[in-house]
Amino acid sequence: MSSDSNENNVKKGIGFGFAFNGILLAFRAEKNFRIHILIAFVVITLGLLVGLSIVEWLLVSLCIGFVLVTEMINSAIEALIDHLFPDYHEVAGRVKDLSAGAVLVAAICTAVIGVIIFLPKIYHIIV
Ligand SMILES: Nc1ncnc2c1ncn2[C@@H]1O[C@H](COP(=O)(O)OP(=O)(O)OP(=O)(O)O)[C@@H](O)[C@H]1O
Repeated sequence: MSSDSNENNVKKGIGFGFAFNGILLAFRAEKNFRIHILIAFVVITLGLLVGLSIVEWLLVSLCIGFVLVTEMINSAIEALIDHLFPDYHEVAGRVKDLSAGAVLVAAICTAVIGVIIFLPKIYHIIV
């Protein structure tokens, strides 16, 4: 193995370290991220209880990832905006609203998919 590819592997390793640090940061500093993780655990537990098909698990996994990713990007944008615009600024407000709106869109899509997947199964168990 050449020294160039060794160097690349080391850089990749460090990159993963930074990326995991990003997840840790989100977990430690962002209440909403922790709430989403908690909801994800509840949904996974519910999925195990009611029994989901492979396709349903794929959709649930995608939805969980979709919400967590948008929440992390929203947090990153908020942090940057707070740094760039410590005082009130119209652009800052617009960017934050758009970014929060993206999380809401992800959450609404996820809720709709969740209801379509889980409601008939829960109804079947209850009735
Ligand atoms: N510097 C600013 N200039 C103008 N409006 C702002 C500014 N900071 C925040 N806002 C407005 O206040 C709203 C809430 O901002 P805030 O920073 O409290 O985020 P948040 O939605 O409460 O997020 P979180 O709960 O994740 O901290 C924004 O969506 C925006 O409309």
